[in-house]
Amino acid sequence: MPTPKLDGAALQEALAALPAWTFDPARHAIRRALRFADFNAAFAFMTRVALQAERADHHPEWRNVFNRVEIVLTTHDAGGLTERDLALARFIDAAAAALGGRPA
Ligand SMILES: C[C@H](O)[C@H](O)[C@H]1CNC2=NC(N)=NC(=O)C2=N1
Repeated sequence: MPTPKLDGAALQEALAALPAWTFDPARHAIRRALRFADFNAAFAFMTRVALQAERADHHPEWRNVFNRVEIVLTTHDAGGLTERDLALARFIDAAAAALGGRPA
């Protein structure tokens, strides 16, 4: 079942509820950059998120360099941000907090 792209008030409310994320209007996506204690911690974080992405069938665009992970969330099938991205962002925020992630 397709999830609609968020726009207008719904988009503004969604962004307000995810203060750690930055909206990218060019991609209609949200971005977050994280730093962990070391590579092992960063990869443990990525592993936890990867398993959730598979469960949700919704996957991040991300880049890892040593202890840093840069994440972009958008719904390719909808051409922009949807509830699926918000749900994964909430999961990512909880995993980052549990594993000692800090703003990069
Ligand atoms: C076939 C498969 O269900 C789709 O390609 C899923 C996979 N993961 C996805 N992830 C993201 N971010 N956007 C999608 O539209 C998407 N679609």
